[in-house]
Amino acid sequence: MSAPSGLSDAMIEATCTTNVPKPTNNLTNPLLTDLYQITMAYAYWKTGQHLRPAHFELFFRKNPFGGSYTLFAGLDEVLKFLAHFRFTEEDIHFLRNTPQLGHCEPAFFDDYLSNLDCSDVVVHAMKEGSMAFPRVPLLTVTAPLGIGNLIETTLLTLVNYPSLVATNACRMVVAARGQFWEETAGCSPPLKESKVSSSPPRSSGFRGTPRKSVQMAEGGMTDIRRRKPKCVEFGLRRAQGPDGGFSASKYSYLGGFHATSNVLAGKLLDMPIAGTHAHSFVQSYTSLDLVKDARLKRAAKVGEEAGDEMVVLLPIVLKYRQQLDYNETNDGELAAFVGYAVSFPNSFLCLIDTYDTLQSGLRNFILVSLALNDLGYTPRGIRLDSGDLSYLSLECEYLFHEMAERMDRGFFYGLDIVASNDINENVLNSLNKQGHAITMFGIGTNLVTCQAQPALGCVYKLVEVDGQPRIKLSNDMEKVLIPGRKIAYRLFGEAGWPLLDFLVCRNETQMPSVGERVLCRHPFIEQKRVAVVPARVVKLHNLVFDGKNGVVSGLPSVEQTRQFVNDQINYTRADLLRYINPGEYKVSVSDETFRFLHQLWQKETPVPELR
Ligand SMILES: Nc1ncnc2c1ncn2[C@@H]1O[C@H](COP(=O)(O)OP(=O)(O)OP(=O)(O)O)[C@@H](O)[C@H]1O
Ligand SMILES: O=P(O)(O)OC[C@H]1O[C@H](OP(=O)(O)OP(=O)(O)O)[C@H](O)[C@@H]1O
Ligand SMILES: O=C(O)c1cccnc1
Ligand SMILES: [Mg+2]
Repeated sequence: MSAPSGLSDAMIEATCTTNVPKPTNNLTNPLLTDLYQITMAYAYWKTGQHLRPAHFELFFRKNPFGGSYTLFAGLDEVLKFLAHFRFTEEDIHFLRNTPQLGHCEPAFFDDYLSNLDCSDVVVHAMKEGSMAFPRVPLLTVTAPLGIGNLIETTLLTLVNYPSLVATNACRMVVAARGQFWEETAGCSPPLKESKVSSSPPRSSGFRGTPRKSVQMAEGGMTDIRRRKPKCVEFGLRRAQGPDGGFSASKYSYLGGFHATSNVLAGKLLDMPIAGTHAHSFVQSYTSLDLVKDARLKRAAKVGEEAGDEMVVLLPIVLKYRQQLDYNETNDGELAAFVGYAVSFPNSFLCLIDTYDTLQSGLRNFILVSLALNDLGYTPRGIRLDSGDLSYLSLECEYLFHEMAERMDRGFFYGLDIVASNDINENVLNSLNKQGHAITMFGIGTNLVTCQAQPALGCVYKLVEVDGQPRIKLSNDMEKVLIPGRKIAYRLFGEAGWPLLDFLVCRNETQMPSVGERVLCRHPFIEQKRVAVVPARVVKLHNLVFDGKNGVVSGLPSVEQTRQFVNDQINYTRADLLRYINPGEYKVSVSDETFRFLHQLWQKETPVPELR
């Protein structure tokens, strides 16, 4: 409903008919737009065009990162924006005094902008988290020309980065899993077998495929079944400001990341947060004296309360240092690990590369882990933040397994090996090829800045006005607009995979249906066509916002969307997920749409004359 002009913000809030939350970032308001949207709105208003019925499509032309798919994200914030769209009195005051708008008639501000809301806007959209492909609208807007045009930039900014970073995250999660891990997915810790084996190999297996078996403490033979590595987002410090950081945390979780280090994201989105410690923590401990009295309780046994006795940890650590002859390790680092152990005995995970990863960090971690375990705790693992992550992770794993056997401690088999340091998709793929023992990747800079491609090219185009399809031509075929309001379908084959996306102009009589042969044409290349008999037909767009009733659907939780993303990825042809030369997913149009597009193209193009 349009609120009368001159209402205060509080009153406008009270007239809002929906319970939709406000946009997460309060910069998301009608002034978060390009000036030209407002100058065009004025021209539409001035010439009496602003109420003409129009239809817009928001889509991209090319998948990012050289890939074959894009995850659609950001719809939730689009809906919040539309539901709360109102210029405030201050906004109007600012616009009225903007030099470029100085000559505009007062009624434009007082009658039009002051009363403008989205009550005449209707939005259809793909489900948030959908795998999307070039040219298929992510969302469509049916609205009077004035308001439909005015929301372009904000909608684009609300969709472009979330979709880009969600896609980036998803690609990293797929790369982190790798082909190798598929065989052994989900099997952790190692499974014990009954046969007695030969001795474990002497070398760590550096750069080779992982050793297939090691001998466990009990003398049984076990396969090394590694876990599917998980990805944790560490990017806040490198992101494009607070909104970039927060959005990255949210949408990389949606794309399949396991957790974030961003505490605010944990609070506001109820998503898992995770973290280790930094080098500064290790650097700050200069001697063992600093922790000589550090103590903790023994862990409670199952069904029992923890006792009250406080045990000093350092003597136990030093006893193991003697026993294992690890006397040359760095004392300050050992002190830091003791300090961390008494503070977080149930989640003891140490950064081990401050001084020397293998000679000091790894050994110090083992010493403190043994002592902690004596008191009934299960240490969590280590983090590597420099050096050759393949080599170092395999060396660490090798020593852990050796310790499991030598010291008779099964927990060494279950330790996490976290790796960080400028990780990107290439590094992940390269690590898979080399072999590694990493169970978790901490990824920051390259994830949140989308270093491999810093922007997604979503556009927002007018495709129909007054019920008449509009075309936009270009020398670049990729940029030619498929005119008119279209209905988008995903056609599935018998095996359950999506075969292609299919666009049909709204006024066509024949829509695709299960079991019926349909001709699917490349929109521009006449010879490219395929006949499909779909086993399943899914309409891709649903009504999500109807100005009269507000948000109709489209606000699932991030958790639900994440699950939806995961389900789709698990049901995607392997060639589409391939890193190098991924397969191309077809986006086709109906025969009628093809003909109509090319007729209109001819009609709107003048015949050049050569003399
Ligand atoms: N085995 C590996 N294969 C491919 N890339 C790797 C491997 N190990 C590490 N990398 C990557 O190589 C790069 C190493 O960067 P760089 O040389 O700047 O770091 P470093 O010297 O190891 O550590 P520091 O941060 O202390 O400088 C990182 O991007 C890292 O992710
Ligand atoms: O490398 P990223 O993917 O961005 O992951 C986040 C990085 O942030 C932290 O250290 P920081 O980079 O601040 O310092 P460091 O490189 O000296 O460890 C952490 O140790 C990672 O290295
Ligand atoms: O918790 C961590 O280990 C962490 C968090 C942010 C950036 N780098 C590392
Ligand atoms: Mg760094």
